Amino acid sequence: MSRIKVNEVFETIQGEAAFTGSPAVFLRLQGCPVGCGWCDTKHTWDALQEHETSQDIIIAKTEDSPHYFVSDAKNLAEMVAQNYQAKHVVITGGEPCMIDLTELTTELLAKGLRVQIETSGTFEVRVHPRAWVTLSPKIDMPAGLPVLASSYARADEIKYPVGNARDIEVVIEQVLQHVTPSKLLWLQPLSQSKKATDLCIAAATQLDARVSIQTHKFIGIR
Ligand SMILES: C[S@@+](CC[C@H](N)C(=O)[O-])C[C@H]1O[C@@H](n2cnc3c(N)ncnc32)[C@H](O)[C@@H]1O
Ligand SMILES: Nc1nc2[nH]cc(C(=O)O)c2c(=O)[nH]1
Ligand code: SF4
Ligand SMILES: [Mg+2]
Repeated sequence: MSRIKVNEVFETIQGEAAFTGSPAVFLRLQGCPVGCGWCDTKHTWDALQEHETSQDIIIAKTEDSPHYFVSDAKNLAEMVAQNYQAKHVVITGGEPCMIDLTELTTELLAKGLRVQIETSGTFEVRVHPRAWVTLSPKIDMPAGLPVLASSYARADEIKYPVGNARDIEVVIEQVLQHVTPSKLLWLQPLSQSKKATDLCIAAATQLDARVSIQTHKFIGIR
């Protein structure tokens, strides 16, 4: 039986990339070793035993915290299908691909739900073939974990976070090396920065890419 650590479950609108605007249930898994300095979910990085709690407490929480509950694929799929209305499920984190997501994605799809994964691509992406994979490769992260070639190959869309002009230079190199024309390509400004957004707009024109704005943050939803 799988052991899945879940930091939060909530229903909202997908704010980023191709499914922007879709009502979605977010399953945010606990744990990430990548260490992005600007990460907006740092409370998911560690998975301390003392922060394990009950499913009821996690389902009810509305604020960021490092607490999580442990569940398995069948229970999670049941819980999502029974308690939420949205037909789209986003599995994010933390880094969800630290664990094998084949069973969870299979169970969710079997309930008639669409499934999307948000991943840094630093671990093998183990998901059902019909799951939509959003890869967000990071540049120069402290832990130095490389983005796997297999993650680029499996991705349905690739969404680069961009903070400054140097990021754009590296992204252009990475795109030329790793991104085939069949993939949707996005540039996502960090943390609602106007400067980063302007850089993304200019580079999107150059790369024939798209700009992914974190729309949920602009309208103040989760
Ligand atoms: C929090 S991460 C979790 C999933 C996975 N670890 C990853 O990085 O893709 C979800 C998405 O948020 C993006 N993200 C995180 N912090 C951000 C920030 N401050 N500004 C813009 N995007 C951010 C990541 O690049 C990723 O696309
Ligand atoms: N509304 C909303 N859309 C999102 N798209 C990706 C998110 C994430 O944290 O993975 C996210 C999130 O946290 N909230
Ligand atoms: S890989 Fe994702 S969850 Fe991990 S630190 Fe980076 S943005 Fe945050
Ligand atoms: Mg987020």
